[in-house]
Amino acid sequence: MAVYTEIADDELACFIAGYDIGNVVSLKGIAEGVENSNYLLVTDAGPHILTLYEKRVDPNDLPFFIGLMEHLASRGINCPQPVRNREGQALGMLAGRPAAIVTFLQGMWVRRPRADHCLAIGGVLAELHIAGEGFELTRHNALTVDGWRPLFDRASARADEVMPGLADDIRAELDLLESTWPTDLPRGVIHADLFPDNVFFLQDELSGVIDFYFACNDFLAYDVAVCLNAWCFEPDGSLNVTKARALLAGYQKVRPFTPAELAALPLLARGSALRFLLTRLYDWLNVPPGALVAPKDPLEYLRKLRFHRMVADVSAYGLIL
Ligand SMILES: Nc1ncnc2c1ncn2[C@@H]1O[C@H](COP(=O)(O)OP(=O)(O)OP(=O)(O)O)[C@@H](O)[C@H]1O
Ligand SMILES: N[C@@H](CCO)C(=O)O
Repeated sequence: MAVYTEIADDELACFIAGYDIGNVVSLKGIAEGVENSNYLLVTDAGPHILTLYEKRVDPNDLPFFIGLMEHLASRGINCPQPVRNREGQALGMLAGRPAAIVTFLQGMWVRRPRADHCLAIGGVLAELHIAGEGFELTRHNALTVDGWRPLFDRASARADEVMPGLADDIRAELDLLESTWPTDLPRGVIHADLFPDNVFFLQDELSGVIDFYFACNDFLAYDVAVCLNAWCFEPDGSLNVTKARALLAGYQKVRPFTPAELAALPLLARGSALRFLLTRLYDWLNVPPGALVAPKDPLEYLRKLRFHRMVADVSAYGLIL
């Protein structure tokens, strides 16, 4: 359960008094997520999500995230809407942390994604990329190729505690990716963390997308690679080609890939696997004392990385070239 910061009753009352959302009925920590502290805040006006932004979120990035949710929603993407207080501010301070209230989205995330879910994910990802056009703020991806080695340096000394030989394996991968990473693919605003727990479905219909706190400007196809890794592998570590084909087909229907994007996909998938291996490794080795959080398995992403190392081209993901 990701609740790193507790909120005192009087602090909450004072914070909420600045908004037109009535009185607090209840506040409950949410038993999901690993990044920020999230609370289900019920007021006279209904349910909301109260987020306190934690460690990996740079407060300077918050206007980008808040503005992006507003931009995407105005372009028809069903995502949380920041609630502004009486002074027109969407961001405040609560319990010593930057904080925001966003609208509550109905739906449940799917624990066992099927091919039809993957098809829908491909579609919504492409819609999101198109809807992101024209958003005036920009944010560098702190977790792309130039950010991976500095992150690894903070975990490398203890990496072999997780698996003997892991540090050398990662070092070799970094060497390769740093020298071959693409430079000229189509770019735009990407979600960068569109995992199953960030997408809601209602009766098998995709009902909304949440958690824009890694969103940034980067290669659009890198976002596809993140989704391939997050949605299309089975618990035994194998790629489900039917799901991968569905995800790519869902995307293509809305925004066709360029030939360069298709050629780069196996490499982007390696990079995306390394990104989540590294953040999970760092988190695994650095659980804050007393935090209610279950760190995620870094080695799941080592297995995905090893799969992509063997891939020659996108036909491995079910696409006919
Ligand atoms: N707008 C929303 N409407 C409904 N539920 C929400 C909303 N935002 C967050 N939640 C709930 O809170 C949980 C955690 O939210 P979120 O994924 O944003 O947290 P996080 O700590 O940033 O997680 P992650 O580890 O995925 O980065 C979600 O799985 C969902 O149950
Ligand atoms: N989606 C990430 C956690 C949040 O960044 C993971 O599964 O490692």
